[in-house]
Formats: sequence, structure tokens, C-alpha cells
Amino acid sequence: MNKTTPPKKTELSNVPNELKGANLSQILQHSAIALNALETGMTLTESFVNLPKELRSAVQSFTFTTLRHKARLLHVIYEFITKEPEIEVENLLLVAASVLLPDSPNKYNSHTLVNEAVNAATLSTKTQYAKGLINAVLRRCVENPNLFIGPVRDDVEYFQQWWVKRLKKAHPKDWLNILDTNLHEPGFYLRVNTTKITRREYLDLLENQAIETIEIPKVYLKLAPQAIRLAHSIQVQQLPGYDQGYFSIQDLGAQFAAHLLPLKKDLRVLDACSAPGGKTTHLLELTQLDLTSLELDPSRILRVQENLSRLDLASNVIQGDACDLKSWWNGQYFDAVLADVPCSASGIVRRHPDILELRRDEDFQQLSITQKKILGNLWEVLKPGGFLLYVTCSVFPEEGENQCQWLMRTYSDIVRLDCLGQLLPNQWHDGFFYGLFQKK
Ligand SMILES: C[S@@+](CC[C@H](N)C(=O)[O-])C[C@H]1O[C@@H](n2cnc3c(N)ncnc32)[C@H](O)[C@@H]1O
Repeated sequence: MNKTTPPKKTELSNVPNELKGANLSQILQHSAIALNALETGMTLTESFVNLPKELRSAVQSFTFTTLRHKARLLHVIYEFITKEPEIEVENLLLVAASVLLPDSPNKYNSHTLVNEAVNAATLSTKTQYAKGLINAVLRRCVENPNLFIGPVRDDVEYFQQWWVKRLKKAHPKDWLNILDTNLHEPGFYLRVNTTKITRREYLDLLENQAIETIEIPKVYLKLAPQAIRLAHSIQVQQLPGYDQGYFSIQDLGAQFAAHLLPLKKDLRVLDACSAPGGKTTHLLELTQLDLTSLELDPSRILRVQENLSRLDLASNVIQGDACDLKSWWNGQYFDAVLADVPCSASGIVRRHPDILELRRDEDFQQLSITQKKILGNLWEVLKPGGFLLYVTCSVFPEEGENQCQWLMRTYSDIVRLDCLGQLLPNQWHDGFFYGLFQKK
């Protein structure tokens, strides 16, 4: 460390403004605590709610980076550990080591990092005893930067084995690409609300504020003509027209949905699994509809209502269970149904990197049963001639193609139409499945 640098002060050049003042040991400690909480089934989002506001974005950045690169980080730290430590110590080591990744967004001087990680260890009785280990392992990590670089193939044994096994089985050619894609931050996309402003006008607003965008390939823009990709993530309130409802945040692949369902003005449409309302609001931005937005989880219904209200759109939002028609259906048929069913979310792992920690291999059986129940029920509420779009953000055929084939086997009044099918996550969009059907 430079002699003029005061001891124990973090280097904050790459840290958001609101963080200046928060010290690295606190960030490391809270990040490790959030990772520990995953063991109890608590999501990162739930953990962040309890954090002091000034720590939130840093802890998010540290935990997301750590989980995206967890296999590599485990690989590195276990080069220097002979006996597996307690989970609290392992997590503190992982978040601290994540700073040493070549493309970590969190840049700190390595001397400061080691000191502050040791300080973080002293803040809890669960890690205090391992100060020496943390110091020694991180020093070895600093001395061996090459360990942080290498193909994802080298880390395969450090990923969750159920995940690797499933990916290999489902995508024998692409499974390594999927692992690799999930190491990177996803694209940051806006969807322009064209009831208020054109895409061109919104691009001009961004340009006036020197907010950089990335050109989207034509092939994708055709499928999602309201999409804009920003070069860097930014807080939504800092973008022009958030409160006026000029845009929503939505992945490029999710923006395909509303364009795939053939719709006309005033049709009676059901969005069967609607929260937080990304696709409900997109449908309404494109066509004036008599839309019902169904959602099982009462706490998530509020999100749908907030989004509708910010974007100046209207839908009949109801709480109910798509598995149980009696709980909400009044017997009136729908011209079109969007079934964006609950799934493993295996196509959006890089966007929510805690998914792999929380998901269990055993969950797939129950998800598959629920998806079939929802699909079967939704087929019942569709008018003859009506369309059903089946959507998941999964990369597994059990949740996509196999469910479509089950639907085809189960009903005779059904035609399968051309649709996108399985989309694997890539540098442009997350992983989705799209299947389209018409009732004879
Ligand atoms: C993949 S998300 C939907 C995302 C939404 N379509 C969007 O674009 O913003 C699935 C949603 O389905 C809801 N859900 C799960 N089971 C359901 C059920 N049986 N009936 C209705 N909604 C359900 C979940 O609470 C969750 O909000």
C-alpha cells in the first residue's frame, strides 16, 4: 500500500456515490450474511430489505458477483484450504475473493481487501475464530491472480451437480455455453411505452442526457420493436420519464411474448400468471384489450397495480389460482390466454444468481404437475378459435417442449402453431420457452 494512504480506508473509485462512507468490512460482512441466509431459503431480495440503505447497492453487487462466479471462487479458495470451514467462513472468503476476479465491478487495493476481510471476520463470533485462515487464504489468492482466470470447463465440479447433470442431459452441445453465459451480467433493457412516446423520441431523450445505448441486432428488434439496450445499468429514477410511464425495465426475450399472441382491439384476454405485470402492461401498450390479470400471490398483486398505474393502463386485476377455476372464473370464455407459468427460472440465473442456491432438483416434479394443471385449466377457459401462448423462463424441456407435447396429447381440439420454442440465454436475451396453440 502507498505510504500516504491512510490505513483501513477503502478505495472507492469504482463504488457508487451513495456508498462513500460505508467501509469495506461492513460490505463484506453483510454480503456474507446475505449468502448465509440463502441456506435458510431466504432470497437475496428478502435479505436486502433488512440492510441499511447505504449498503444495499454494494451488497447487491458483491453478492451477485460472488454467486455468478461461485464455482470459480470455490475452485480458487479450496486450492488453499485443506479442511472445509463453517459455511459463514466460506461465504466471507468467497465474497472477499470475488473482488480479485479480473472483471469484478468492485475494485479495491488487495492489501486493503485482506485487512478489511479480517476486520469483517472479527465482527461475528461465527467467523472471529477463523481470522488467521481468512488472512492466509486471501493472501495466497492475491499472490495467485492466474487462478481467477480460465475456462468454465475447469470449474465444472464446483457447480451444483444437479444443475450440471440436468443441463448436460437437456443440452448436450450447449451446456457449457449456458454455464459460461451465466457468468456475465445480463443486458439492461428498457421497453418503451409507445402509448406515450415513440422509441425514436425516447432514444433522443437518452442521447440528450448522454446515456449510452447499444444497438440491438435487427433479428431481435423485429421480435421486440419497443426494446432499447443501455450500455450500463442505471437507477430507473435517473432515466428520463420514469414517473411519466415512458418505459418499463424488461429483458429483451420477455418482450417477445406480447408480440407472439395474435390480438385485436377489444378482445377478451387473460394473463393467467401476471405479477409483476411486465407482460400484462406490454399487451395493453400494444392493443386496447379487455384484459384480466390473474395472480395467485396477494403480495405480488400490488406490483401489477403499481405498474399499470405508472404506465396509465387498465386491467381487471384479480387474485386467484390458475389451478382452481372455481376460485376466480365466472364462466365467460377468453379470446386469448397468456400462460407465463411458474417455473424453475433456470433461464434467468445470471439475473437472479440466488436461484441455483434456492432451487432443489426435487422441485422439478412439483413444478411440472403445477404447469400441467394450469395449462389444462387455461385450455378450458379458451374460446374455440382462441389462442394460448405458453411461456416459461426455463431452459429445460420438462417445463417447455414436453409440456406442449402433453397438451397436444391431452386435447383433441388443439392445433400447434409456429412459435419460437426453446431460446437459450445468450449475450442478447435470457432463456425462455414459447409455444403457441389455437383451439379448433
Ligand atoms: C413467471 S412469473 C410471471 C411474470 C409475469 N407474467 C410478467 O411478465 O411480469 C409467474 C407468476 O405466477 C404466479 N403464480 C404461481 N402460481 C400461480 C397460480 N397457480 N395461479 C396464478 N398465478 C400463479 C407467481 O406468483 C408469479 O407471480
